[in-house]
Amino acid sequence: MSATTSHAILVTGAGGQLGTELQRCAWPQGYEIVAIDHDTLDLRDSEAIAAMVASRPFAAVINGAAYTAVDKAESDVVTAWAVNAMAPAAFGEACAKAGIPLVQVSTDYVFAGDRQGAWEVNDPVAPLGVYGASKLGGELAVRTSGARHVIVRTAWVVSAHGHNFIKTMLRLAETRDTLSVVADQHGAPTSAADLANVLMTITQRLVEDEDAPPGTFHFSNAGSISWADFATEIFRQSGLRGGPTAEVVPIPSSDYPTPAVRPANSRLSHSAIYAAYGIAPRDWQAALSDILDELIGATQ
Ligand SMILES: NC(=O)C1=CN([C@@H]2O[C@H](COP(=O)(O)OP(=O)(O)OC[C@H]3O[C@@H](n4cnc5c(N)ncnc54)[C@H](OP(=O)(O)O)[C@@H]3O)[C@@H](O)[C@H]2O)C=CC1
Ligand SMILES: Cc1cn([C@H]2C[C@H](O)[C@@H](COP(=O)(O)OP(=O)(O)O[C@H]3O[C@@H](C)C(=O)[C@@H](O)[C@H]3O)O2)c(=O)[nH]c1=O
Ligand SMILES: [Mg+2]
Repeated sequence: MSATTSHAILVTGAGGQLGTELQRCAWPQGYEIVAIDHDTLDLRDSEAIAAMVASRPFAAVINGAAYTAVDKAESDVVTAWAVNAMAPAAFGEACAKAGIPLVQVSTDYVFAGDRQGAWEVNDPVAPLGVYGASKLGGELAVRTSGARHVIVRTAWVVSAHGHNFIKTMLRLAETRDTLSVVADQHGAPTSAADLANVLMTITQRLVEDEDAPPGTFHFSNAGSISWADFATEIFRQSGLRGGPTAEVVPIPSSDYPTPAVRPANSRLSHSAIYAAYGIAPRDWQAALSDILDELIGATQ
C-alpha cells in the first residue's frame, strides 16, 4: 500500500465486464482497487475467500464475479449455486468478521417477470431458472450474514469487453443478413461502465459514511425495450459507424427455445436508488453509443 492509500477495495471478477470497468473507473485519491480474477481466487473455495478478505485491512469488498451462463446453469446447478450463493455467503461472513461493507451484485432474473411496470426493490421474487435462483440465494446469504451491505440488482449488462448481447449481435451480423430476435422480453440494457460508476459511488459512501443507506437497490440504464428493439438500435448505430448491420426479425420467445426460461418483464424501477443515493441513469441509447465508439470507432 502506498503512503497515500488509505482505502483498499477488494474486487472480484477482474476479467469480467463489471470487474474490467471497476478497474477503469476514476476512483478518488486514496483508493486502491485490488481486483482478483478466477486464477487468483476460485470462488467455489469458501476458505480461500475468508483468507483473502482477512489477508490485509480492506475497506470494502465488491463481489463483481458470478456464474453468468444462464443456459449452462440449468445443467450445472451445483457450480452455479457455489459461485452465486455460497461465495456471497462466504464474503458476507468474512466482511462481518472484518467489520467492512460488502457490495453484492444481483439480477433482474430473480423476478418471474409476470407483471407489468417496473419492478420495485421489495416486489416478490420468483426466479424462473437456476441462474436467477442461485443469485437470489446469494442475496439472502448476504442479507443474513450480519455484514453491512448493499445489493444492486441490474439487468442486460453490456460493454466493449467480455461476452454480451451487443458483441453477439455484431459478430452474427458479420455472416448473416437477417437475425431473429425475441420481441416479448422487455427491459433496459445496463452499461457495465455506468454500473461500475454507481458501485464506486455507493462503495465510497459506505466506506466514508457509516450512515450510508444499506439494503437492496436497482440500477439499469433508462428506457424500456425488447431484445429485438435493442438489436435494431445496435445495427442502426453500428451502420452509422460503418460497422456490421443486419435486418432484425422480431420473434416470440417460443420461436427461440433455450434451456432456461427468461422473464418477460425485466424492467427495474430506479426510485429506491434515487431516493437513497440520488442516482439517476442516463438513456440506454447514449450508453450504447459509448460502447460502439469503443468497439467500432466514433461516428464519421
Ligand atoms: N451479464 C449480465 O447481463 C448481467 C449480470 N449481472 C450480474 O452482474 C455481475 C457482473 O456481471 P458481468 O461482469 O457481466 O459478468 P461476466 O460473466 O462478464 O464476469 C463474471 C466473472 O466472474 C468470474 N467467475 C466465474 N466463476 C468464478 C469462480 N468460480 N471463481 C472466480 N471467478 C469466477 C468469471 O471468470 P471466468 O470467466 O474466468 O470464469 C468472470 O470474470 C454479476 O454478479 C452478474 O450476476 C446482473 C444482471 C445482468
Ligand atoms: C443471440 C440471440 C439471442 N436471442 C435472445 C435470447 C435471450 O432471450 C435474449 C438475450 O440473449 P442473452 O444470451 O444475452 O441472454 P441472457 O444471457 O439470458 O442475458 C442475461 O444474462 C444474465 C447474466 C442476466 O443477469 C440478465 O440480466 C440478462 O442480461 O435474446 C435471440 O432472440 N436471438 C439471438 O440471435
Ligand atoms: Mg448470455
